Amino acid sequence: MLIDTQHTKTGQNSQPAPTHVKLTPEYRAKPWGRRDGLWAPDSAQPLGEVIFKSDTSGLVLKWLQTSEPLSVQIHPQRGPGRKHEWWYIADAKPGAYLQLGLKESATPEDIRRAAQDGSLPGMLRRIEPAVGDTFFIEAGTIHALGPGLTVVEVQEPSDVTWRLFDYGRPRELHLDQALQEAILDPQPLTPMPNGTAPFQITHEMLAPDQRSMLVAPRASVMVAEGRGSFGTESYAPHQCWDFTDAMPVHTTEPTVLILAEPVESTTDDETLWRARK
Ligand SMILES: O=P(O)(O)OC[C@H]1O[C@](O)(CO)[C@@H](O)[C@@H]1O
Repeated sequence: MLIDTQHTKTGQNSQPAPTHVKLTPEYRAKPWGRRDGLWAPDSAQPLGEVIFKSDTSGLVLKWLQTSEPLSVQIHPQRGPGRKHEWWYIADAKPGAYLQLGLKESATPEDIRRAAQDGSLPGMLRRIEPAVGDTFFIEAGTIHALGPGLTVVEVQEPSDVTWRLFDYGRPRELHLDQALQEAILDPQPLTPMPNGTAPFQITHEMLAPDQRSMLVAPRASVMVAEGRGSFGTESYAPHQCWDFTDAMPVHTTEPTVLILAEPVESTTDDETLWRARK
């Protein structure tokens, strides 16, 4: 939650003690990444992911930058590998697209055949997103980011991806596992479902020279764009911070913050999965 403190007189001593830490990124090369992106432009390998793992929120936040489509994939719906995802489109080149869910219901045999003959991408809903669009990717949804995108991803701390199709790249596929977990009917696009999402996201857009108080007892915050300060420390674009207390924010540039907080999941994954079969 963001409270405007622009017109509130707060003495130095009346502000809550800031508790915040800047997370250290990990960089991951990916065949679909970019050499000309925002990070490591001289990297020998195309850089796909900048990863921030948070002990505070228990979530993983990433920057993804694409020059080719990712694998057509799903993430498990159940167990420790479960991975719900959420995307914020930070940049989209002309013609950039993503794919999310099936256009029509299919059987596991239809999907297997299409994965083997290469027609699977054509069975998926295709979206040309605009900067600022957001998407919730329910675990089990067949999906793929396309080329030309820069995305902030918030996800559960799982690294399990079952690949159905990878455009002939020499990486492992996991058709059997994927077909166990895949949602085979079209689903409505949902910005953030009630009850099933293990996190809540607030997407704050702040004007220059705005003073506010970010109130989040256990949150990870990605600076999608802009500069300013959290308490006494400066923030810059692409940084990820953990907060464990209310935090005064003072912008010097227009700022977009993605605030991710964990939510106790109220769904029984096994029951949901069985109901879908
Ligand atoms: O297997 P690929 O194609 O490298 O894609 C894996 C990536 O896809 C994502 O799940 C995004 O959909 C990332 O979190 C993950 O690292």
